[in-house]
Amino acid sequence: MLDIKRHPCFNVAVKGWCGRMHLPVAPRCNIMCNYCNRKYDCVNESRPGVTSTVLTPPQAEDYVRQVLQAEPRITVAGIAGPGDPFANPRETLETLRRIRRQFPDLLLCLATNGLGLPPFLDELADIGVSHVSVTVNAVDPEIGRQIYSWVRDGKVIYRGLAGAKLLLARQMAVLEGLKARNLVVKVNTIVIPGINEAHVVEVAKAMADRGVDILNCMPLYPNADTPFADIPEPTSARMAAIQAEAGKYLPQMRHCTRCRADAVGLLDQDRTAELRPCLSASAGKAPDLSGRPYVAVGTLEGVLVNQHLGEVGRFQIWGPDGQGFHLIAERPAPPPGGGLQRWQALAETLQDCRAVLVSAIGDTPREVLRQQGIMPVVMQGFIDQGLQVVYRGGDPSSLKNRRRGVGGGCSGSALNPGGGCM
Ligand SMILES: C[S@@+](CC[C@H](N)C(=O)[O-])C[C@H]1O[C@@H](n2cnc3c(N)ncnc32)[C@H](O)[C@@H]1O
Ligand code: SF4
Ligand code: SF4
Repeated sequence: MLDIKRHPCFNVAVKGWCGRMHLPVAPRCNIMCNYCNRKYDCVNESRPGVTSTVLTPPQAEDYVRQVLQAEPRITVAGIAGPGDPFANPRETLETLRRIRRQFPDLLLCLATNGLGLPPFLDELADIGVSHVSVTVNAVDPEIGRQIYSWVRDGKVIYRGLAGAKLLLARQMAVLEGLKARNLVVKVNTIVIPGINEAHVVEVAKAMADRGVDILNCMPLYPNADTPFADIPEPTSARMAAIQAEAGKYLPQMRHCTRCRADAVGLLDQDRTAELRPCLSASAGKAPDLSGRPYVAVGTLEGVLVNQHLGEVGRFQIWGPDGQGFHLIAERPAPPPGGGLQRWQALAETLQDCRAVLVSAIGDTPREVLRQQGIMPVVMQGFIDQGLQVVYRGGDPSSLKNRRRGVGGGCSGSALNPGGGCM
């Protein structure tokens, strides 16, 4: 039986001997808070949402194993970004299931804006997630609209009042759903001077009405390159006054350290920097290719790899057979436009593919696909040559600017490190 009291954020009494670790498996977000900047990572900096790397679910499992050896006082594994867990539900749920299976003594925890959570309430309870933090910065959409630039629900983006209303409605449904399933719920409220600081007590009252267990009023960390960059951080005296007033309605968390998305250690004895080699080692582990039998190809006529990723209208999907390779299917690419969302949609479309063969690719899609476990291979030449390298080993860079002959050695490929020709 898990002891749910061993969470250092929800129970200040145990923070001296119970630690937390964040698993950075959720890079995308579905809303834009005007204070959030996850772009720049200075490894010495402790601020919410930054991480030095993003892990896949199998890599996260490996990372937990390493960290528990180095720091057995970790009692909680949580997902707190760098984006939102439910803008990345596949990665989030797979990670939680893996950790629950492999490390049954760890408590499982999540921090979310709540927007994408409703379809997964039952699944979270089934997996045994015990603690959830929902960030609720306003219970009045007129205030919320000043905090959120946009809110994306599926393919639709809402701005202004419509976005704030939708987010608030989802958050209220989530709080009710979590409490109905007996999870322990914390609400994070970012205190933003001049925007919601006079409203925090209203948030506390509304959260108390919904059965929330604890409120964490977090001072704004003014981030460069955000709309709130010039709003000063609230003073500790102001924070203490707000917490005292809000404390009339709900227990307060007063020991939050505004952690990174890859934080690890006791709250007062952070070991994030010291244990970073474990994180990097796990991030460098070969991708798990089970469930990815195919390769997507950008080709005009089905013989040569000759399309830039961005111009592919239909991908050919190839797979191995007894003698060689054969075309399995054709699959439409997401329509042009939409920036990052287009590449995320593409990663979903190709989720059974281990690689994509194209003649060129931009930096952003390269990174998005790579993070989702799809290896971009930039090449010129016959499709068959690329498939040989992906499935049987070889150096993908040997395929650049070549029309004939695979070339390169047989000492394994980026997808099959150490594996030679078969
Ligand atoms: C990075 S978020 C990840 C989880 C989820 N996306 C969310 O917002 O709840 C973790 C927490 O950090 C908070 N946060 C992000 N940027 C912040 C900032 N500049 N100042 C204070 N808190 C911040 C979020 O509001 C959230 O409560
Ligand atoms: S929901 Fe979380 S990750 Fe997304 S923009 Fe807001 S703070 Fe950043
Ligand atoms: S940000 Fe605050 S609540 Fe979240 S893990 Fe760190 S100390 Fe705990």
